[in-house]
Amino acid sequence: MLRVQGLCVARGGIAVLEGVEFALEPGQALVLRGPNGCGKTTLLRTLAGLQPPLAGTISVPQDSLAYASHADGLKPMLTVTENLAFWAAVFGTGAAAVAAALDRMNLAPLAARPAQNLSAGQKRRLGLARMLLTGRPVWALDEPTVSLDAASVRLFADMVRAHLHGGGAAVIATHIDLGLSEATVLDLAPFRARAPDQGGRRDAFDEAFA
Ligand SMILES: Nc1ncnc2c1ncn2[C@@H]1O[C@H](COP(=O)(O)OP(=O)(O)OP(=O)(O)O)[C@@H](O)[C@H]1O
Repeated sequence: MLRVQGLCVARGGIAVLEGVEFALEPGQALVLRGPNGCGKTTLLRTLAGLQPPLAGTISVPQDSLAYASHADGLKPMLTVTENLAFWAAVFGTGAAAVAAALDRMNLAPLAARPAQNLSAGQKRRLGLARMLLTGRPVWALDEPTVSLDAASVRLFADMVRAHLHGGGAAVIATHIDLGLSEATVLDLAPFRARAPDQGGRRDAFDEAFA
């Protein structure tokens, strides 16, 4: 479903991780761990096709991966339901999927609320509910539990578990224990690239894309 071989990923043209290898089969989850700045987001951006790898291969069927970045990707003026309907239209999933997503992430009581009037944790729940509307089997999730309380973390873990049981897979960068017994953990620290001396280069930055 997803196979990564000899992958080297970079930010601002500078390698941050190299030699990354893993494979995900249907029903499997992989939790990415590593200290701040080690390259988890960079790896997920590369898996999502937002930037090319420096080396190595990513094998994943076309249009099978859905990416949730640090940003929730919400339209502030649209209601919770309208936001989900927007994504359902983008991905060609139906109204039933919107209702299921509202229910799964406990958003039904907020359905008519404009997204701009949600709390941070509520926005995050809505951002995560979008994944259910993609219909895509491989989820790549960057720090999905930021702003979530303990009950919402459990909701999210249940959502991922149901996705896995339905034959999906997930790769998740997180610093917390999600309570997902199905997940294996990949510590990225051993894959940190021996970065060349940047010598104070001021141009070693690329677009900050959450
Ligand atoms: N826009 C950018 N241009 C260049 N380098 C960047 C940019 N954004 C981040 N970096 C650097 O790239 C490296 C990898 O960052 P990345 O965000 O992938 O780490 P991370 O493991 O996700 O960190 P965290 O746990 O703090 O979210 C870091 O050294 C960071 O300083």
